[in-house]
Amino acid sequence: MSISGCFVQDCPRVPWSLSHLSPRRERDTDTSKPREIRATMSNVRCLPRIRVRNPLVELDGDEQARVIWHQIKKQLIEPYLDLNIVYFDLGLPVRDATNDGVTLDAARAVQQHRAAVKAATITPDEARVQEFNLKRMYPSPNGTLRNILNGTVFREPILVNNVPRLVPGWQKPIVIARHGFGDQYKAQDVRVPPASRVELCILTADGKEIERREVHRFAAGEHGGGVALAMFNTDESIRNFGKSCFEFALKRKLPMYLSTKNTILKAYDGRWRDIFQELYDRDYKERFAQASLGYEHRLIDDMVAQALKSAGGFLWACKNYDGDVQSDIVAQGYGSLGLMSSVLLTPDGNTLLAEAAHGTVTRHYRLHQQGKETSTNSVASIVAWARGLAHRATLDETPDVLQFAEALERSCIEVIQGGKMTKDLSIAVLGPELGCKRENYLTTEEFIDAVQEQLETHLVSIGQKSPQQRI
Ligand SMILES: NC(=O)C1=CN([C@@H]2O[C@H](COP(=O)(O)OP(=O)(O)OC[C@H]3O[C@@H](n4cnc5c(N)ncnc54)[C@H](OP(=O)(O)O)[C@@H]3O)[C@@H](O)[C@H]2O)C=CC1
Ligand SMILES: O=C(O)CCC(=O)C(=O)O
Ligand SMILES: [Mn+2]
Repeated sequence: MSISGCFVQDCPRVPWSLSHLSPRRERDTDTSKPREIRATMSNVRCLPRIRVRNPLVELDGDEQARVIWHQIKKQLIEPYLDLNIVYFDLGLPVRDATNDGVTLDAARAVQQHRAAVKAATITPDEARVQEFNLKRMYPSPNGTLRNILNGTVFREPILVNNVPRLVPGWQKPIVIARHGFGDQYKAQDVRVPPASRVELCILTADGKEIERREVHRFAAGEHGGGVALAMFNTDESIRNFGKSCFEFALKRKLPMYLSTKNTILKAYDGRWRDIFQELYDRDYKERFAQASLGYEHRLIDDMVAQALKSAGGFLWACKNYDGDVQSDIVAQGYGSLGLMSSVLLTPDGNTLLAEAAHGTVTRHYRLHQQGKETSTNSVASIVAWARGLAHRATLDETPDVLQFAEALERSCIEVIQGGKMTKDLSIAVLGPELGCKRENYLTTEEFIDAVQEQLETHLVSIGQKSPQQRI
C-alpha cells in the first residue's frame, strides 16, 4: 500500500486498472452517466495520492465486519492515500494460530504508532470453539487491547438528518464514555461446586493476610453449586478515566454525568463517585462554571430514565459493562448500530484506536456465506477509518490528510441524506414493511460505491484547492 502514483487510467499500478474490481468501477465509460459525474471521475484519477507521513495500525477482524472492512480499504482508502499500514490480522484463525500472540503484538504496535483502526472481532464462546476448532476459548481481543491501552472508549452516534430516532426527543448526540479497563472484562469468574465456600482474601505483596471475607456458602446437593466472580479496578485507572471524561466534556462543551450503583456496591462503585467528585472539585469545577457546564453523579437506574426523557447533548460516563450495554441502546435509539462510532483514547489523549461499536454482524455474514445479497451498514466502519486517519493527521500536522478524513466522514452522511441507504436505515426511515422492499435500500456493495462517488466529488475540490500539499 505504499506504492505512490498518479490516477491515470493507463497506469498499471493504479487500483482502477486492477481486474478484481467490480464492473461498477468502469462506470466512467458508461455514456448513460451524466457528463459531470464522468468528468469528476477522470479528474480524481489525475490527482496524486495524498501522502500520510507516519504509519496507521490496522487490526483486521471477522465475518461480515471483515467483509465490509476489506471493501472500504480497497475502495475508499487505497486509491486515494499513500499510506504505510502496519497490519495485524486479529481474525479468529490467526489468533488461534498464534495462541493470541497477535493481539499482544497488535497492542504494542498501537502503543508505538499511536493511531489505529480496528474491525470487529469474534470473542469466542463454546460454540465458536467448535465452529473454528480452536485450541482454547480465547479472551476478548477488545478486552486485551483496552486493558493494555488503559483508555476511555468514547461512543457517539453519527447523526443523519433524515434518519428518525427511535427516541424522538433525542435531538443532540448522547456521548457515552466507557471506562475501558478492568471490571467484568478483566475478572476471574468461576463455577463453584456444591458444598463449598467462596471467600475473598486480600494479601500483602509478600503474602500476609490483610482481610478475609466470606462471599457465600454453597449448599450440598445436585443444585447446590453456582458461580462466583471477582473483579477489580484501580484508583489510578478510575482517576485517568475521570480526567479523560472531564477534558472531553470541556472540549466538546457538554454537561457531564457519571452513573454508578453506589447504593449497592458501596465500596466499589462508591470509589468511582468519590474519585470523580474529588477531581471535579479540585480541578474542574471552575472551568465547568466558566463554560456554563455542570457535572453530577447519578444512580444508573435514575440515569437511564433521565437519558430517555432528555433531548441528548451530554456526556455520560459509564463503568465498563454499563457503557457496553448503554452504547448499544443509545446507538439503536438514534437509528442503527451501524451509526455508532467508537474511539479509544488514552488518558494523555495521544493514542487513539477507532472502531465501530457493533460486532461482526454474524447474521448478515451467514447470508454472505450462502452467496446471498446483504445490506450491512458500513458507516461506523468507514468513520472508524476517518477518525483514525484524522488522529494520524493531527499527530503529523498534515492538513491534507485531515481534509481527506473529514471528506470521507461527510460523504457517508451526504449519501444517506441524499436518500441512498442500507436496509437498517431504510427500515428506520420507511418503517418495517416498506423499508424492507428491495427497491428502497442498497446492498452492502452499492452503498460503498455511492460513498466512493461522493468522496470523489470532494477530493476533486480538495485537490484543486491545495495541489501544493500533495506529493
Ligand atoms: N467490537 C467488537 O469487536 C465486537 C465484537 N462482537 C462480536 O460480534 C459477534 C456478533 O455479535 P452480535 O451479538 O451478533 O452483535 P452485532 O453487533 O454484530 O449484531 C447484532 C445485530 O445488530 C444489527 N447490526 C449490527 N451492526 C449492524 C450494521 N453495521 N448494519 C446493519 N445491522 C447491524 C444486525 O441486526 P439484524 O440481524 O436484525 O439485521 C445484527 O444481527 C460476536 O461474536 C461478538 O463476540 C460484538 C460486539 C462488539
Ligand atoms: O469484546 C467483546 O467481546 C465485545 C465488545 C463489545 O461488545 C463492545 O466493544 O461493545
Ligand atoms: Mn458491545
